[in-house]
Amino acid sequence: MIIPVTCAIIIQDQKVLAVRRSKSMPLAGFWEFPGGKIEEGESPASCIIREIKEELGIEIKLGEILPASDHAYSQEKVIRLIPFSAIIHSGEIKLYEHDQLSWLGANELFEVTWAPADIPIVSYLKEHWISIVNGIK
Ligand SMILES: Nc1nc2c([nH]c(=O)n2[C@H]2C[C@H](O)[C@@H](COP(=O)(O)OP(=O)(O)OP(=O)(O)O)O2)c(=O)[nH]1
Repeated sequence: MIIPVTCAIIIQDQKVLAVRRSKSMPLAGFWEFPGGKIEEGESPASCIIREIKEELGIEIKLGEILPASDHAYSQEKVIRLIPFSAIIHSGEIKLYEHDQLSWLGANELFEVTWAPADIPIVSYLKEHWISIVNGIK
């Protein structure tokens, strides 16, 4: 069974937000876009808005939905990572689950060690950087 997970590519000042999974989380030490698993009956958009509130304490405004990345961490754990571009609507970021954050520009995207499922999304982001980053206001 595929586990659907949403994540937010939060854009500010021509940079995107990456956060590092902390020791208490599976895949500790890997960098990711904040987000989490879709709950039963929840839409992807409601999920990402809820997760960002829980993890970062901010309200976001969603932009576009980007191509999903399917990744098998094991036979039992196959995730479908569904990214949304987004901007901050209100609030100040606090890390409630992650232990580090970094704002990455177009040429810094691969300076962190991404969770494997994120790699195709980061590559897509780099390739479509200008339209994604400028496509949201
Ligand atoms: N949020 C998020 N999760 C990712 C990314 N890349 C990636 O492989 N994952 C994996 C890590 C986890 O195995 C899974 C998401 O689970 P999670 O633990 O963050 O989600 P959750 O908050 O709903 O978790 P849970 O406590 O309900 O299990 O997807 C990413 O960019 N963002």
